[in-house]
Amino acid sequence: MTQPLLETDGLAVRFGGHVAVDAVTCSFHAGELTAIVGPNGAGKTTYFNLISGQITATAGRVRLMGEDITRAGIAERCKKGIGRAFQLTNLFPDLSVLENVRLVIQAKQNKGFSLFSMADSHTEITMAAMAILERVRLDPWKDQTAAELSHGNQRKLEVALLIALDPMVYMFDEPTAGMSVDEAPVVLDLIAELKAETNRTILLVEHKMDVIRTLADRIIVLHNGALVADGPPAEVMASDIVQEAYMGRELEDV
Ligand SMILES: Nc1ncnc2c1ncn2[C@@H]1O[C@H](COP(=O)(O)OP(=O)(O)OP(=O)(O)O)[C@@H](O)[C@H]1O
Repeated sequence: MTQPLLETDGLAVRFGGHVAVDAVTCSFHAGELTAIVGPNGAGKTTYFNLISGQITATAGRVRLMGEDITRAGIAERCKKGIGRAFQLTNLFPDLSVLENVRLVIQAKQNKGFSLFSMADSHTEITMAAMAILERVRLDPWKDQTAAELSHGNQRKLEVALLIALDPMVYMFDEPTAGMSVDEAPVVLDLIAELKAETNRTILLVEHKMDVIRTLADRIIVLHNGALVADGPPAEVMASDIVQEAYMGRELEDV
């Protein structure tokens, strides 16, 4: 089997006496979209934080393409190819939508990444940014400030910034949360496109069963911080451990 893009090996973090992520060993491969599910407080966000570098593990390892990045900070992981959907606070609220995307392209270019290395002029960066905005259907709002956007459009801008970053590992935390029924499909279609066209790996924390069914190749289930199920969606959802113990009711409720 090919080398995983991303691996966590016995990854754990303890907050005081509470083990929030409990020795999770898991590999993620190129071209694969994995949904991470589990009841509230299961450790999904904490596992994400350990991968993206928001918090540091108390035990275990994170490896990106074989390289140990367990001790790397957020910026270093980002530079190496871990891209987490920008939260609202990562946007520059007073800059235009276009400028936000241009800044990410420029930052990536300055760090020697290849995707936009040909875009060496102001015009070319603007054209690359516009192409991304068209993809996420934000081009009509290009001159508005990020702060002026609706919630749904701000989420689309987060996706646009991630596409501009073009990481090896795309991380989405409930990407359609708070979106209207009209807006959510745009973001879901984009994630499906990313999956189809890139050799990246995509991680998705998600509660909505329909989203998981549409997008996921694989589901991993966390419970009390531990990995308790891992496999194709139909198999995992039908498993006794998921149905009986915790997931069935929660996911059906959605
Ligand atoms: N910084 C922290 N300090 C102390 N405890 C924390 C911290 N972050 C998370 N926890 C605890 O770790 C556990 C896992 O939380 P986490 O937010 O990762 O769960 P989750 O699966 O993402 O839940 P949800 O679906 O509600 O977002 C919870 O019991 C939470 O209270």
